[in-house]
Parts: sequence; structure tokens; C-alpha cells
Amino acid sequence: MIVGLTGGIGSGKSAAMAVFEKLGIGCVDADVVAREVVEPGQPALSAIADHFGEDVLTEDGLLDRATLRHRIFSDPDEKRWLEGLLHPLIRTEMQRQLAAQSSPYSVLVAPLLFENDLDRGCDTSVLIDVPESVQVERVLARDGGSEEQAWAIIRQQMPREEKLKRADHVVSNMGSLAELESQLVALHKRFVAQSAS
Ligand SMILES: CC(C)(COP(=O)(O)OP(=O)(O)OC[C@H]1O[C@@H](n2cnc3c(N)ncnc32)[C@H](O)[C@@H]1O)[C@@H](O)C(=O)NCCC(=O)NCCS
Ligand SMILES: Nc1ncnc2c1ncn2[C@@H]1O[C@H](COP(=O)(O)OP(=O)(O)OP(=O)(O)O)[C@@H](O)[C@H]1O
Repeated sequence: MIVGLTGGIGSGKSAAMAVFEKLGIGCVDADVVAREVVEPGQPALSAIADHFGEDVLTEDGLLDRATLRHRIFSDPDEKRWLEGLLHPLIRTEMQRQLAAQSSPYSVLVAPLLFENDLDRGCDTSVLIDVPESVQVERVLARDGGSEEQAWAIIRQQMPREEKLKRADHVVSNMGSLAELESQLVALHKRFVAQSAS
């Protein structure tokens, strides 16, 4: 059984994943896999450098994530190009990692779960939900950067209302981290029961 966990940038997906991991549930994180497929030596990194130029590499030959972030979120064609390259690689690697899990159910954490129809391959979906203004506040507190860029990224994700309609379970993350945890523990109990039936 696979549970798809999603939410926009800064909604609290990583915080939620930490709760599932503490409960012993195997988790696969799309953002982590997205980093693995562009590690030095991976063909995708050379393809990105060929396409965008050496500016997107650091002196050590790593991907300069801030530069690439700036390029793709200000240019829809460049974003589409990057997604065309990375999404098939990310999907294959996520499937491989999910197949290796042995907990009663596993969790696939993906910011673009609905945008990319990844929920079709899951048994159920959970949305970590906060208003967009809170997403911006938390992203700025965590990463710094500009408020304008945080809004630009949010505008390029599925609108909150659509995600609320599409999710099987909605978990509000407006309260404390302890409140987030207690809602997720309740869901966990349901998932364990479901996976055994
Ligand atoms: C542009 C990159 C290098 C910026 O890296 P950075 O370290 O700043 O951000 P990180 O990867 O941690 O992503 C942070 C958040 O940005 C948002 N985000 C990332 N990529 C996208 C995208 N293509 N569309 C919409 N939102 C996105 C997500 O909410 C994600 O959780 C990176 O996000 C990337 O490689 N994106 C393309 C791959 C992708 O679509 N990843 C999303 C998971 S499948
Ligand atoms: N309930 C909460 N109360 C206060 N701060 C929170 C809460 N939940 C998460 N945060 C903080 O908000 C920030 C964003 O949370 P988190 O990193 O889990 O989001 P995310 O959805 O994984 O983000 P991204 O899409 O950028 O990867 C973090 O700094 C986190 O510590």
C-alpha cells in the first residue's frame, strides 16, 4: 500500500515525513530523488550544463541550485525542458525505492503529486494544507530569499482549492508541530488497519 503525501512549497511535507519515519514507515521523498539524479557523474547533470551553460554549475562541478531555480521559475519554457529531462528519471528511481520498502505501507512524498498524476499510482493521498501566505512566511523563515520568488513558485503549482478537492485526506498544518503529529498518528492507525485488511 502506498500513501501519496503532498502539499505546496513550505506546507510542511518534510515535517510530516519525519512523523511517518518516526513511526517506522518507509518514506521516499521526490525532492531527495530529484537531487540524486543530478549528482556529479549522472548524465542528467551534463545535459543540464549543456542546455543552460556552465553558469548552472558551481566551481566544484555541483549543480548550482539557486541559479537553476531562478532560471526555471522565471521562464516556463526552461521549466518545461528541465521537467521533461528530470521527471521520467525521478519517477523510475522513486518506483525502485518504493519497491524496496518493507513497512506495512509506504509514503511517497511529492510536491507535484497531483500536477504529475502520481496519485494514480498510490492507494490514497494526504494533503498537508496551509494558506498560501503561511507557505510564503515559512519558506522565507527557512530559506531566506525573496518573497517574490516564493510567490512565483506557488503560482506555478496547482492552486490550493484544486488540491483540497483532489486529496483523500487533508491535514491542516496551521497549528503546532505537535498538532500536526497527532493528526498524522491518527491517519497512520487507519492506514495500518487498511493495509492489513
Ligand atoms: C530548480 C531546483 C534545482 C531548485 O532546487 P532547490 O534546492 O532550490 O529546491 P528543492 O529541489 O528543494 O525544491 C523545493 C520546492 O520547490 C518546488 N518545486 C521544485 N521543482 C518544481 C517544479 N518543477 N514545479 C513546481 N514546483 C517545484 C517544490 O515545492 C519543492 O518542494 C529543483 O527544485 C529542481 O531540480 N526542480 C526540478 C525537478 C522537480 O520538478 N522537482 C520537484 C519534485 S518531482
Ligand atoms: N506546524 C508548524 N509550525 C511552525 N513551523 C512549521 C510547522 N510545520 C513546518 N514548519 C516549518 O516550516 C518550514 C517548511 O516546512 P517543511 O520544510 O516541512 O515544508 P515542505 O513542504 O517540505 O517544503 P518544500 O516544499 O520547500 O520542500 C520549515 O522550516 C518547518 O520547520
